[in-house]
Amino acid sequence: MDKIAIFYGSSTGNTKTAANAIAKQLNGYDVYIGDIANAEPSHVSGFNLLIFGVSTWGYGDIQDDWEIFLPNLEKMDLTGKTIALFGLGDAEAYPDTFVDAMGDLYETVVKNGARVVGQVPVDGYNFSESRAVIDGRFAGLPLDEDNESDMSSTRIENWVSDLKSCFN
Ligand SMILES: Cc1cc2nc3c(=O)[nH]c(=O)nc-3n(C[C@H](O)[C@H](O)[C@H](O)COP(=O)(O)O)c2cc1C
Repeated sequence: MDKIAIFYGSSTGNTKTAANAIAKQLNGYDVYIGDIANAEPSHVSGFNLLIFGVSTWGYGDIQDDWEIFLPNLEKMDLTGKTIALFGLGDAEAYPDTFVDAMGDLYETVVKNGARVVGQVPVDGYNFSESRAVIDGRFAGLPLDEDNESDMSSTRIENWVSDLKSCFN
């Protein structure tokens, strides 16, 4: 059975909840879920299929635990790894920095050789600007628990169903 690790950073629990919901959809895989706050770099680099979840704070800032872990990620050779990203944000209160932190993780992992899968069309999201939009698409799955929590489960189901074909 293929192993997938989901590492998340979450300040008020929304990204953690999303990580668990994503894991539930990944039936057929051996899924490990870890809080990036407690993760050892060697543990993260031990997986070839990875999903990183991050929320955005301040004004476009990466979540605190990811900020601490980022220097480790910047040193990792991610060649041969397939990585998908999801990001929690608030498009209504922060339309100009919507899920920016997902863009920061994207930039780092691509720079270090990872193949990123699971990009998402911007249609259906109401925002003005985001560093997570790369070539017209979100680098991963945006989730807005503050305004569109009713849409999260469908968004997760559709995204994971697409991911499964990329992880094969
Ligand atoms: C003070 C504050 C600043 C925030 N800044 C942003 C932001 O710049 N961009 C964004 O998309 N969301 C922003 N958010 C929304 C959070 O990312 C959102 O509530 C998220 O679900 C939190 O996830 P977590 O509980 O997993 O950390 C902010 C929320 C607060 C309270």
